[in-house]
Amino acid sequence: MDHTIVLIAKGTDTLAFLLKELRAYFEPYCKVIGFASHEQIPDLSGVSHVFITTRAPELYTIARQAVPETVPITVLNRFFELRKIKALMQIPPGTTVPVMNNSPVTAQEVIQNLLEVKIDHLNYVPFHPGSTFEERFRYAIIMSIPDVPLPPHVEVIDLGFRKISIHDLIDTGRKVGVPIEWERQYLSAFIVEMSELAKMLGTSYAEVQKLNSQLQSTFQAVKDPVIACNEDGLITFINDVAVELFCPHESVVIGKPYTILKEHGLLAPFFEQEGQEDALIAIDQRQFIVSSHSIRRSHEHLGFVCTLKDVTEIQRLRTQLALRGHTATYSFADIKGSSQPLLHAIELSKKMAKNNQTILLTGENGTGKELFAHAIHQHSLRKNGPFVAINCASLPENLLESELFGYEDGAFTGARKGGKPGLFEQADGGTIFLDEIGDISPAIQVKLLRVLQEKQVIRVGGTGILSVDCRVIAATNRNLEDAVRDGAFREDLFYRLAVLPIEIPALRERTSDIPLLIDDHLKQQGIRKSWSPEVMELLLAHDWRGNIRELKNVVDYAITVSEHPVIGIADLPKRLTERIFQKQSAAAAVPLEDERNLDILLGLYQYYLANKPVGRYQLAHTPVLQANGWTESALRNRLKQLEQLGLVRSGTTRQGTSITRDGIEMLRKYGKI
Ligand SMILES: Nc1ncnc2c1ncn2[C@@H]1O[C@H](COP(=O)(O)OP(=O)(O)OP(=O)(O)O)[C@@H](O)[C@H]1O
Repeated sequence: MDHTIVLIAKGTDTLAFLLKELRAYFEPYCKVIGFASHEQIPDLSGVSHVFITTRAPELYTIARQAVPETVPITVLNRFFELRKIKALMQIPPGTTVPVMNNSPVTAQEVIQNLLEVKIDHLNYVPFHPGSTFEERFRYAIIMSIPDVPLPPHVEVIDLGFRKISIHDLIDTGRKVGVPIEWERQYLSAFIVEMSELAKMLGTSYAEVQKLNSQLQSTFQAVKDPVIACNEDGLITFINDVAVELFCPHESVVIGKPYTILKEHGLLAPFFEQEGQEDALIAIDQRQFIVSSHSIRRSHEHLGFVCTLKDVTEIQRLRTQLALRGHTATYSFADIKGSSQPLLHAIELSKKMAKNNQTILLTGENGTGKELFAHAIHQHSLRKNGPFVAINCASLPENLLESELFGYEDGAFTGARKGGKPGLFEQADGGTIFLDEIGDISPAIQVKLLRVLQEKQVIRVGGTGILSVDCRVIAATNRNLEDAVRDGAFREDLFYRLAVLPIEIPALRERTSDIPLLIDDHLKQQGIRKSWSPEVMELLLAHDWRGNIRELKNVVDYAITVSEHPVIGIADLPKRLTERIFQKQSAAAAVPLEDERNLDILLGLYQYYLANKPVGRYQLAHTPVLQANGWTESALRNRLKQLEQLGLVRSGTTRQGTSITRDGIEMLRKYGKI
């Protein structure tokens, strides 16, 4: 936790209430501490942000004395829980109602809040200690505590403590690295509240939205497109960024089906099915990661909130890297790693590079076979000649044939006038890299065999024989020997190709290279981020079926999603953490559904709710754990295991142990909370 947020409040009750709210949103991403204005406030230089609870100038002065000019101090925008407004709506219009608070400023602020959201049918008068309670008052609005004794005939409307505006939470959260996923959950809870208010007031979402200036500013504070739909696919909320992107010409969007949005087909899964994995989509030549979150009230499904994150720039860099001409762009220096299996493959490749024979690179997807092909060419005597690469699986048979061998004028309808040289001709004097060779059809296999044997090509539709001098490097992730045995691949071609076979090791056989690969990938993009030890542990434990390509994708995802210098577990794609957690929970002999583990998490959760850290001794002596025979030392070992799974976090002795968001999620998953 690099950031600290400070709250300075006027009264201790308000302080306790708001601290709890701030902590629920910001921890564990940043530390939140608070002081009542009458307390001795220490020097707070080094903190990220200070919130004060009212506009009262003396509060600002107190805060400014504690922090340097560079630290922003803002007044928390606060608002009552929307459902409490219901009682107010039942008071006859025009009634004079005192609004009670502990000072004239705060009483006026509450009135301001009410008027801002157009609850203006009453005649509000500020009321505070020292004001006189008039006989005619039938109602009184209080904030949790009546600040003066009230006569018995008065109907008291308790608006509770005013909550922190979600706008302030989101805005500050983005500055201190609260992940988007958490922000989205909060937002959807807020939308649930709004939808309930709409129902209560008998109005439509659109009207509530119009009424509620707070909601408007909340959505504008979110700089990425946000769209919410109800379960019938009707748009209930949309912010300006999303309107601009998806429907700039529509004047009314709320209440319309989401199918009015541009490219709605791409969004459809996110508005229709729960549990969609985040996906990359393109709109107006911009790339976005889309994710959706389901809106629920207890078990009732109310719809989805969908957020998009612009990743165009990252994608552009990636495409640039992928665009290669007829030259080899990588050398052995680009192949990162120092593990034994990798060094062995590099050493072998360097030796084989010098000779002119066909090389067959084998290995799983994304292990770096293409990278090796480039490097071998660069290391060979042909390095000044062309390097031509083709993915044999990416083209239909007839196209692949004409790409490889070229065609003559009029060879087929649409053939280019004058014909076209094939890749073998283009690779003359250099190297041709045939990726995914295991996927070529029997007809192409025959033609290829002839080129390899005779070093000659005949263009499609032609008769002339052309001699070519090029070295072939082929690659496959298939087991070609099995394919030969099954009759799917010609044996003679296999032996022609596999003159010099090189096996590229899978990433899980060289996990020690992972930190280096990550660093290198970040460095290439000029990004400086580090990884929390738990994340690194998870990455080392994963089985990386997609190898380095998958690793790079995970890193790209994490750096896109994370707004914090240290990447944490919450920044990893869900499917990865879920897979790892499933695997670990099976392997680690701490089955999560084990009631004993859930009891521990539940115990920690109670302390989390009460906002208190807890030590092992105290935890072991909670009634449930004590009844289950937990000793302090057994608990210590189990907590360590739960910490490895990212479900709890242990701080110093003073900080005690606390449950993490993943731990809370786990309790939810098993229906404990
Ligand atoms: N040792 C390595 N060091 C750095 N980057 C690597 C390494 N190996 C692979 N990569 C990167 O991983 C990605 C996948 O590599 P590459 O395309 O060469 O794999 P491949 O085995 O040819 O995959 P496929 O079989 O799916 O075609 C590329 O972005 C590549 O630059």
